[in-house]
Amino acid sequence: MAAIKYRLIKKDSRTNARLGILETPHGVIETPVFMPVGTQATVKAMTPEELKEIGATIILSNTYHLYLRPGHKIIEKAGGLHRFMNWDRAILTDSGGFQIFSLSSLRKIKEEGVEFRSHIDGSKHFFTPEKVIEIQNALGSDIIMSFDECAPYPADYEYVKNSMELTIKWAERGKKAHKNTEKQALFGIVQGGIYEDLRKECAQRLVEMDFPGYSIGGLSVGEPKNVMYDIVDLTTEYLPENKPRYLMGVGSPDDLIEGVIRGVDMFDCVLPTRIARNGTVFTSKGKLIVRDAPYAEDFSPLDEECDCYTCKNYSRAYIRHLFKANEILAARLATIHNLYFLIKLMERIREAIRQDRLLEFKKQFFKKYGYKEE
Ligand SMILES: O=c1[nH]cnc2cc3nc(NCCN4CCOCC4)[nH]c3cc12
Repeated sequence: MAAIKYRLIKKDSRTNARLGILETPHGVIETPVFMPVGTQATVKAMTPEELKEIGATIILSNTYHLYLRPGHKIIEKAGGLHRFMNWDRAILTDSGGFQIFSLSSLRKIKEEGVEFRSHIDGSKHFFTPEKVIEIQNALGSDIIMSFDECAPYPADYEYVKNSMELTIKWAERGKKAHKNTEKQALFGIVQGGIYEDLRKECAQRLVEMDFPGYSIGGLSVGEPKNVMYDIVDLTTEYLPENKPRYLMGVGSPDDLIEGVIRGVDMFDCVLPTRIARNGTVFTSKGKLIVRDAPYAEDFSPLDEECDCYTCKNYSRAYIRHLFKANEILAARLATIHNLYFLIKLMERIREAIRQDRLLEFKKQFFKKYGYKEE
């Protein structure tokens, strides 16, 4: 029995959007889904109960960070990541490749693996495809990622071609090393930069290896939005309909809607939690910087149309005060609201697919939010 089971419930009649059900050993997930990011075994400022309250069904954590601190062996001794962080729903762990390139200083990429220095204490480490599988097996996450190289943007064709070849080899090695296939689903990660032929080749070769799901990597790394949308469009074309597609590191409300329209089922991004801690919140009428002066005597909720705990109980004036006073509750209330906003947005997207009116929903949401149509 495979670790996860994806069922395609309905295809949108006018776009590549899909309504699906993803069954995991830690619960059922309705897709398309937004996954809150809990890099260091916590979604910052949220308790697991609050995450359940706002409707989170799956969260992310990170191999690179947890290996460095507290160490995957400690988490294994605690009974695994679910037990350690008191989260009994689904967990997806990223493999760490992206974090090595975006966080650690010295690094050397070889076919065998990547040597890097910890961003915490500068200690030297060496990740191989086998090592990151071993770490994720110890963490016990329900969905695990292959070790890949996320090419920077921009990067020339030769570089991206070599990097993609390496990602394919590492995917094969990781698949061989992964023993716990009954409990943990290993996804392949499609690379290939902005080059159509490389994306096609990478997707086809990963599909031949028959993974239970596929991530679209190498995006949301500084490329223009329309470039990202085009690469997503062409990559999903070569991915099987009956397996979930996960667009890594995405995203903002418009990116989520555009990604769903192009056939993506799963998304993650630090944006909602990160900007919340800096005093910026999503509202149905666009982003709002609640710490700004105009809200000092604004006793309305962050968003009139939101029914989250924060919007039901607190005013903009109060939340602005908390930010100005550097109170911890500021980050908590803004985070609850931002995560609820995106999780609710995905629920409304799923309802729009059910009623075959996704494009109308997009138009209405974009108009109100202040986005211009692509
Ligand atoms: O190819 C990838 N492989 C494995 N993990 C990834 C994670 C990724 N995360 C992003 N983008 C994150 C962009 N964030 C947007 C909000 O601000 C912080 C950065 N792109 C990513 C690509 C990959």
